[in-house]
Amino acid sequence: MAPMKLYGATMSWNVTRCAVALEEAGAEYEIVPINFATAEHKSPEHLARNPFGQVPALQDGDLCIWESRAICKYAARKNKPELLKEGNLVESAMVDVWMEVEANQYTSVLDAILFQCLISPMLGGTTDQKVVEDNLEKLKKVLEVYEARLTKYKYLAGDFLSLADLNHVSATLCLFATPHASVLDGYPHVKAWWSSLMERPSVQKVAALMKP
Ligand SMILES: N[C@@H](CCC(=O)N[C@@H](CSO)C(=O)NCC(=O)O)C(=O)O
Repeated sequence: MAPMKLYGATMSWNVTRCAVALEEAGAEYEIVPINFATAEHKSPEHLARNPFGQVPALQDGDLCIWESRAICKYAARKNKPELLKEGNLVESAMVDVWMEVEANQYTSVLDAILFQCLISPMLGGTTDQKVVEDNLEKLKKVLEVYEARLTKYKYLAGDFLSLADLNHVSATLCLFATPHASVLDGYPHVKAWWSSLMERPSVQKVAALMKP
């Protein structure tokens, strides 16, 4: 079978979120760059992959899917279903909870910080420090919940690695490219969790991909 194609740029933490899942699942895939400078993401060819004209998109044979977290679940379901615990009602429910938390509580706040610190300057804009500070305060509240959870369990969904943990990796790697990674220092169990994720070959490979 031909390798899967992940369309997008490794600068995007939505794209590299998929790369982590694909690496962890041991999937055969290649990253196909999409050139934003020429608006390739709005081309008819790419709109056929993702009707919203965004990256990432994943092509696997005749199947084309988009939305990073759907791509991650597909990669896990196809190659490493234990990352979703779908055979266990309770464990899979906790995986679902913490995948939603990653999207709606953690990365939604981190996105604002990363945009101000990484994307805006790259586009010739400025960094709105108030937006950064306000979202760092929101992130601290989220991390308090994570710290309590990770005091009880090794990973977020339980004492087992799941896609919920891995879906945090790409945006958190980007946090370390900002001056604000020290926000994690106040949460020792979160730091230990992050260190264990960083030891994974899949994470190290994607971290190397993301180096500017
Ligand atoms: N919920 C989606 C977000 C994709 C997205 O915003 N992609 C951005 C670049 S990466 O941050 C994008 O394609 N922006 C161009 C545009 O929106 O026109 C996902 O998780 O895949």
